[in-house]
Amino acid sequence: MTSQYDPKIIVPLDYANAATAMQFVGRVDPSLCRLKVGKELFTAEGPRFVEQLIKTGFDVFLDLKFHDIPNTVAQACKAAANLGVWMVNIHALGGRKMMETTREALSGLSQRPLLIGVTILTSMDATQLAEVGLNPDPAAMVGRLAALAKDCGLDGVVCSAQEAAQLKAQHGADFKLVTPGIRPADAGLDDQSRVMTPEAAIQAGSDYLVIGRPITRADDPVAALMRIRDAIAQN
Ligand SMILES: O=c1ccn([C@@H]2O[C@H](COP(=O)(O)O)[C@@H](O)[C@H]2O)c(=O)[nH]1
Repeated sequence: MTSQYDPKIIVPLDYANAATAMQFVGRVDPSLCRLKVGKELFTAEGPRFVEQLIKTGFDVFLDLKFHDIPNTVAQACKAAANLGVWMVNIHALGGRKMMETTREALSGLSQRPLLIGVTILTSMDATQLAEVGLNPDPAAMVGRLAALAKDCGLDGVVCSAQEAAQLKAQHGADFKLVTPGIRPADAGLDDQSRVMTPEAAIQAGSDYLVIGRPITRADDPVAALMRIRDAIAQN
């Protein structure tokens, strides 16, 4: 399930269809990056495309952020595991019962994906958190949800790199931190709020950097990926 390489960059294939996604995938290999399939591409192309990517040797993060009643989420994650994905995620806001039930459902499998809890989306800032009735301090909310996710046996969390140093200090090296909202210094924010540069994210303790538009919308996506790899000095 995990390739022999350990690239830290996960590139989200946020494309409308498989043909467009393959224009990028066909130019890279599993030693350079991992791949993420999210809601847009999965809805367009379905599980067979995910299996096809895995067959080419890539570690695939299925980023569907499941958030539902415990049984529904647990069974969805089992279905994802059966595809052979490397990583799958669920919303920590779904609560203890949902996370524990899912963790237990995966525990009997011979090859199980990493189970990751989404804390607070990197697009959310204090104003947006307050508007939905949550603690407006993102670091406090993320800290609370990460502690709950760890207590429920999850392998790590999705958070902003801005919270990475705090979470590594609290939960140790083995608790994986997956950080979207990564922006090179010269890139625009798009719809992200809690951002960090690739270099600073590594320094803060991020295990995996999810980097989309700065790579996928670049004139030359592979050159953009290689520049970021160089910046974080990954062999
Ligand atoms: O909190 C989260 C959780 C997931 N994402 C996903 O990561 C990528 C980020 O893409 P960019 O183009 O680099 O902004 C995207 O697929 C999101 O669905 C996130 O951004 N924040």
